[in-house]
Amino acid sequence: MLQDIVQAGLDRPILSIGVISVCYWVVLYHFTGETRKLQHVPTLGHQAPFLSVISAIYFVLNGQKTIAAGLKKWPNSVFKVSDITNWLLLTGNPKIVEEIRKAPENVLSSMIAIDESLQVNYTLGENVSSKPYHIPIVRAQLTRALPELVPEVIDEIQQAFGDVIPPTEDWTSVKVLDNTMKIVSRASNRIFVGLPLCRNPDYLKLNIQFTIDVVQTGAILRITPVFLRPILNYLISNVPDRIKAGMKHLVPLIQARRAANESHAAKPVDMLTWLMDGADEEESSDRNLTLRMMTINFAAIHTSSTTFAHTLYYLATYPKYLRPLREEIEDALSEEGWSKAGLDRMVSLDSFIKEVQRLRPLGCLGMTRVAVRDHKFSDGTFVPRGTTVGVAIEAAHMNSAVYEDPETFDPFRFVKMKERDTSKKFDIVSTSCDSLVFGHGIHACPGRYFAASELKLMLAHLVVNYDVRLENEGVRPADMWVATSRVPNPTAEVLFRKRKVA
Ligand code: HEM
Repeated sequence: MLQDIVQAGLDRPILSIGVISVCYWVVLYHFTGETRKLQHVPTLGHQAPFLSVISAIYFVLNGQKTIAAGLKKWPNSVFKVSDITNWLLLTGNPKIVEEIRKAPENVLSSMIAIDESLQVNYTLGENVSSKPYHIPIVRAQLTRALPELVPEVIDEIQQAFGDVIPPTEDWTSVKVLDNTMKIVSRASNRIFVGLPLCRNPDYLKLNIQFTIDVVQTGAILRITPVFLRPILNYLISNVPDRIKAGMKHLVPLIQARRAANESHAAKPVDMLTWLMDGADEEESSDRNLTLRMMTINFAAIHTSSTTFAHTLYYLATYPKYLRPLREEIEDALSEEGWSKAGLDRMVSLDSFIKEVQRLRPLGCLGMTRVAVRDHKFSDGTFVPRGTTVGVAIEAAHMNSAVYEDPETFDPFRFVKMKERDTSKKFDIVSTSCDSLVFGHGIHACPGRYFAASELKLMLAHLVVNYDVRLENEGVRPADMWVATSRVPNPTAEVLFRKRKVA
């Protein structure tokens, strides 16, 4: 009944909430002294009350252009942009990036930044940040098990490619993003939950949709005044329904695992086993285990799929690189087979993906942190408590002092850099102030070792089994931007056929 009344009047309340939101944030940031504290930081766009909202809207619509303009104007200092709810301090200066990396959680908090941007308390639930027990599992247990898991992942990749992109004699056009997402979710879930659930189309679709719902709900709630968030969340969020749907798939499996544990059967080596072993009493409930598994899917699927889609666009734009990659992969396979040791020998393949990530990171903003207390960077920039800081990734990835001819796609760049400078690491999993796609420092992506193996296995399988090219030869499909996030072209197609060329 209540829901019906609310639903009937939903359009108008949403407009009202929009107006209230703008006023709320303007008052909070301009008339309570918050803006004055940041007067000393150069501003991109407008700083005055209400006009700053126009700049904020421009930033949401043109995140990349705004940050690029800031970098051009202030390449070595900190600048600020209005982000509706707050001022965002940005920098491309490697010295300050290093300071952000080193700052402890009680000074610049990554957890608060994630909570804020995804509105974790409403979407994934507060326990995901207050009890992040999945992070050491992903970082340590999953990474340690990789040698054992690689044969399973490649088995799933081979079958998934066969189902999603069956090799054909003639060129066949394939829509890239949707299909890479299907392959990545299957391959990842093979070691998250195992067979047969990792092939269940409903379960896979649900996890893909869950990510979209969490991000959308989080974005809307973030710009809503704090006091209105609970009611708006109740009105708009699909997340609780998705979790219920997830339980239908996962609870029977969880219960079967519990029964098997009681009879001391051998435990499968997978994420569900590690989660069930690592969860405290509260986190061991059916709902919380389901939510944790969906949270790991959230972190893993879109990130890896978009990276793979970009990689595929580059390979199809420059099919001349198929041959050197094939030589390297076939050499490694003849010595080591499909194994972690084999993957470690595929250094050009590693460099190819890392170069794609350098040019096409997930977005233009990284390492966001919220100041837990007043802080000062070494260049004198004062960061008041509550302010969000972040790194303009382009400054690092396009730094010509580090990357020769940075605009050029040079797929074997990192192999050459390794030969020139053996003191530094240039593997896909290595992070540095010049390589920020996985973040950098204590919060750098814990899943990057798994992601790198999975991406390398998918690309190696594709390279040895298919020829690829673009209909429009040499013209890489353009990216799409959603605020500061980069999305590989969602509609572009690549031509595939069974490998004919040596
Ligand atoms: C190409 C694929 C991936 C990319 C580009 C990526 C990127 C990132 C980035 C940029 C962060 C935030 C780092 C920071 O704030 O400094 C992150 C965090 C995280 N990633 Fe990944 N990721 C990928 C794949 C994965 C996979 C496969 C998993 C799980 C198996 C995973 C699990 C996580 C988790 C749990 C966090 C949160 C860590 C924390 O808060 O300390 N990621 N990832």
